[in-house]
Amino acid sequence: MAAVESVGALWYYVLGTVFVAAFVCAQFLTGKPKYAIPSKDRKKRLPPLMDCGVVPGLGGLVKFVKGPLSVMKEAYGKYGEVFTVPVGSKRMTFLIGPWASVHFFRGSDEVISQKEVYEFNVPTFGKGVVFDVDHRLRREQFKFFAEALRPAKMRSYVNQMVMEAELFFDKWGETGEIDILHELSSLIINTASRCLLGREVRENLFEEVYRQFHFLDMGMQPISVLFPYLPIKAHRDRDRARKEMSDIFMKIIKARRAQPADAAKEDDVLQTFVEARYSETYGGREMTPDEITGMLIAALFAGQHTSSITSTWTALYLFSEKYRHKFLPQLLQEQRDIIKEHGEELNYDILSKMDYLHRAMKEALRLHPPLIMLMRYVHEGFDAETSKGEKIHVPKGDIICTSPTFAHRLESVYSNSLEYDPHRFGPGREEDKKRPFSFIGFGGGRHSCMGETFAYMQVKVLMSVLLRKFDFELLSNNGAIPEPNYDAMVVGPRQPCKVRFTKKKSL
Ligand code: HEM
Repeated sequence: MAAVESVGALWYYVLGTVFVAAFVCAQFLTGKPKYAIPSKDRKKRLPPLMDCGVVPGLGGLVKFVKGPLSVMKEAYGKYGEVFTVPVGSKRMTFLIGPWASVHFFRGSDEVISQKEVYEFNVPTFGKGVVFDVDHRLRREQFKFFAEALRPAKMRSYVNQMVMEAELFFDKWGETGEIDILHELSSLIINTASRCLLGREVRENLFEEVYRQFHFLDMGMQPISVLFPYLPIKAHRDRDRARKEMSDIFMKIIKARRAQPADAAKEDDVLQTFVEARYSETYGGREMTPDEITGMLIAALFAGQHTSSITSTWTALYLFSEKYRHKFLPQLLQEQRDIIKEHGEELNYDILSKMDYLHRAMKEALRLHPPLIMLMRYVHEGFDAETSKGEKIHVPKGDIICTSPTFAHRLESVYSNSLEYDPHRFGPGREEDKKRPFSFIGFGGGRHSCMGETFAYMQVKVLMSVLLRKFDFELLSNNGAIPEPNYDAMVVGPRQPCKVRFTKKKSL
């Protein structure tokens, strides 16, 4: 698996600092020379424009390149929940917190869309899927995602996750030192391959697919955001890998489709795509093998780095010097109680009862969402409403942004917001429930994450197997939590994340 620092292609994977810097440079280089606010929008109360010096577009660009989080911090302090940063010839309007971001999450694709800000992913996902199609076709394709990831299917995925986790940790031995981010990334690519790409890939073609996936990953460089088709080696390797992937899946899909109707079917995301049919608007046809390949690549990227990072942060907090004494005993007790009731087995229903582990993961995701900024392009102006009830008009042509990282640290929403405290989601407190869109680690509303249950299950499987089998101690930084690596496209902990494990005698 490629290092997290070099990841690439899922649409929202590119929302870290590197991407934002590249994206705003693109806007600077390619935009028209004036902030083009339509005249009907100009008459309304517009968001305050951040003071970025005598050449605002350039000033905004410089601020962004230093890091979007510092821009947000400065502007939020001065202007509040809604503000615009001039970047080159474009306006980036921020909607911060659960009040202002309502429209971001609820607005229709026709009014605010992802396509314009994420379409440079087309060479990686391929033609004819996701950002290379109009909204209607995309909606049909996303119904196939929803079908593949619905809870009923999750039961069999969870069994496969458990099998992979047992196999993986059995190889660890009695004691040792590992980089936990590296190890969990490897395990997650194994489980994701099995559940998403299918048995044929996991059992026979894993090395080959993994190699091609690596080239796709490396094919998304910051320059790719500006010029996705620039003739550089990384892009040539990416294009070759995309074709290889298509050839590999063409054969698998053909074989699966050639099976007799009464043959036993595989239980994986690939099979859902193989059987899916578009509506009559598109002739009721099957997906082509190339479309299926694109959808699988998107799903693989969606689950891989986000889940590896979230499981790593969860482990780091629980094994850290500061928090292990406070929270680990309760988590271990939860495992003992579950074992007392259900034995050693792990399945979907049993994992669903691990409320405390669930909150421990959710709290890690609150403090460290791997996707630090989400964006849309505004096709029709709309009013955003602040917590004070002020209406501020966001004009057509703006790029709107919201930030899980920033919103999750607002004291107005989460008490003592910088502290790791899984109990904040527990009965009696439920700080995330007081207002919709307070917790946006999985996005929210219209385009909220379709893999949320999958991700919780995946992280809970590996954490419960780990907790049952081993004791841990965080070694890096003298046992303190590492800093986030904001240079990465998907923001995870800065490595090394060295941990010592020792096999348990008993739980
Ligand atoms: C901890 C792990 C994960 C995190 C933090 C996460 C986060 C997110 C976020 C923030 C979005 C919204 C993006 C936006 O609004 O622009 C999203 C969308 C999405 N995620 Fe995830 N994700 C995770 C795991 C997964 C997994 C495992 C899958 C699939 C197997 C998946 C599939 C998707 C899909 C298909 C969408 C697009 C939904 C749409 O546009 O309608 N994600 N995810």
